Amino acid sequence: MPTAPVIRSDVPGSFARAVFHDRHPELVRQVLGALPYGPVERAAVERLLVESTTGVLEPLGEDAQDAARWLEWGGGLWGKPWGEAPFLWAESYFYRRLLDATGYFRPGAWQGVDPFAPFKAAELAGEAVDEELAALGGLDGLPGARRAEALLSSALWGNRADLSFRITAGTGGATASDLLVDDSATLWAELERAGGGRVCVVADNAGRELLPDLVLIDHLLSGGLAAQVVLYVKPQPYFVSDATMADVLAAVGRLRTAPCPAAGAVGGRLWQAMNSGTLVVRTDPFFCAPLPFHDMPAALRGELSGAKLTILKGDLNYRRLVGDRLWPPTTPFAGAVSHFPSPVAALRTLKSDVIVGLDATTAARLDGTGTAWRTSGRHAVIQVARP
Ligand SMILES: O=P(O)(O)OC[C@@]1(O)O[C@H](CO)[C@@H](O)[C@@H]1O
Repeated sequence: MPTAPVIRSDVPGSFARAVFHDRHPELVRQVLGALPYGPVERAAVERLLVESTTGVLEPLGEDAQDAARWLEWGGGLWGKPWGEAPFLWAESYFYRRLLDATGYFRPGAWQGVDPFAPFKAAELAGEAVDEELAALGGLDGLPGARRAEALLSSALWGNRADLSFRITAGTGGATASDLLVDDSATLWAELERAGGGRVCVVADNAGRELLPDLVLIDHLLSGGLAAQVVLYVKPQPYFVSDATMADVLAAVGRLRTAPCPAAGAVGGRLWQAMNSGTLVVRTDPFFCAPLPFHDMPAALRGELSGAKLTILKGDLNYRRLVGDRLWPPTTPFAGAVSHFPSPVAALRTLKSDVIVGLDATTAARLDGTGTAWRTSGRHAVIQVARP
């Protein structure tokens, strides 16, 4: 498999540089405004922001339970400017250090407090979710294939967090041209092919992305397309919105208590599925590692190898799946994911520079628009491959 330059955040004018120098300062402002952190936490977060934009990479304190793991992951990087590390590595480390700065791991009052919890809670409690769950009822009357298409679209576009179960009605949200690759027919065929096996779903964001993910999981289990679903979530808060077990419980609760009977029924079935073990929620430290999935540990590789399909949600998982590199957009998706231990499907809105699997005409058309099509979140792909 040919290679391509690793993306770094030290390139002037690049998206990656803007993430560190524009997005992170705004994120820090929001995090410090969302919870009444004390002087110690506030100063530590501000120091992290200065270090990550103008300083060099400092290792975790020796008392950190994962200090040795990060020391190994960062071999050759410590003491270098953050921009000289791979963008994926540096961004992952930023979020690990943000947890340190807010006291997430430190024994004391702030231990275990998700710094992004206010944002997640507000999104989940929002009227937009009420409306989206109410629209679920409208899907019950659709023919099976149309309902399946609606649920897949909602899970896909939920990654852009402008989710709407009304997408299928064509009344809003994405348009067909925004979907650059549509392997959905292959995805359903893969699920039909080995009906009744285990499907793994590697979650991305909580709230308005996780809700349609859970509704899709209910569809797979209720429709016999999966005998079991293993939902992988993050072991700790990550990249602001990434889902943890607490977020899964909040989303299932939101469904179960929704005024809309259809949503309540989904929530009830998910609760039962978790009781019976047909829906299992798992996590692994590797899901917060600064590495591509190519380097996943043997134990996780073994878990995933038995899946009839692994569905990866979101932009960050895509970057880790194909490798966070400046691949030519026409690089074959199957080649880029040949390392993966099961048939794999990526449901992703484009929010960073990485993209593979486009045909030359589409790539040329998009480049010809002169827009930030790779990072705008407007476009998406459904890509499937059997390694
Ligand atoms: O995985 P998600 O939630 O779809 O997107 C996460 C993400 O797009 O946000 C960052 C920019 O803030 C990117 O570097 C990263 O890939």
